[in-house]
Amino acid sequence: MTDPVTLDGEATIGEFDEKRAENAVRELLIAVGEDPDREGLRATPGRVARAYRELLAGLRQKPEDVLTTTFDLGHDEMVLVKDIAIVSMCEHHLLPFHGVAHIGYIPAESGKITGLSKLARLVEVFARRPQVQERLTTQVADSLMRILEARGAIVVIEAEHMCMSVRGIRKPGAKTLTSAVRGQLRDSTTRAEAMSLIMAR
Ligand SMILES: Nc1nc2c(ncn2[C@@H]2O[C@H](COP(=O)(O)OP(=O)(O)OP(=O)(O)O)[C@@H](O)[C@H]2O)c(=O)[nH]1
Ligand SMILES: [Zn+2]
Repeated sequence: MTDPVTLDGEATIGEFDEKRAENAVRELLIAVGEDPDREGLRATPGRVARAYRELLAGLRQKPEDVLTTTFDLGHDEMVLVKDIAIVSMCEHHLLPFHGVAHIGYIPAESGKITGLSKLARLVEVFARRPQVQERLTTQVADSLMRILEARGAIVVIEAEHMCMSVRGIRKPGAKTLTSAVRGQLRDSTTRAEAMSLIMAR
């Protein structure tokens, strides 16, 4: 049994209960009128349970776990990683939303910088939870400010929501854009510079 993780201001999350998830998928198959014991579906509850464990693995991770490596490079200007592919789970329908995240920050006065891959790992921690896009965006920006003591942060996420593409309103291709801007990146010149780098193709 791994230790439960306490997320900032959120409930303590326990271990993933694979057996319970498997039973729930079996029940769902019965509810839709299928036979969970037929050949093709026999292994499905187990597969779906494992898929959810992977897709929601961020529930048992903290941003501090990934923003570990820091270098003192003395670089005090913006660092931006763009087009980070993301997949998250819409908490309203438990369907994926997917797209790209652009993450930039202005390092602390001390020049404390993290590894570039850690920015992609950070967004994964929050994406692999039941989410709404707005919260995903702000959680990444707030973590950069809090953990790296960044002087500014900008996070822009562009995503397509399967709950809007394959059901309900059925508008495939519609993109939702959200942004969170903190600290010195709120300054209009710096913000415009970041946005032009993000939008450049
Ligand atoms: N703001 C926000 N809304 C989201 C997100 N993901 C899904 N939604 C929306 O959540 C809403 C849920 O609305 P409800 O009326 O409760 O559910 P519904 O009847 O399934 O809604 P429809 O999708 O319009 O059919 C929908 O409008 C979704 O498009 C998200 O990340 N952010
Ligand atoms: Zn949804």
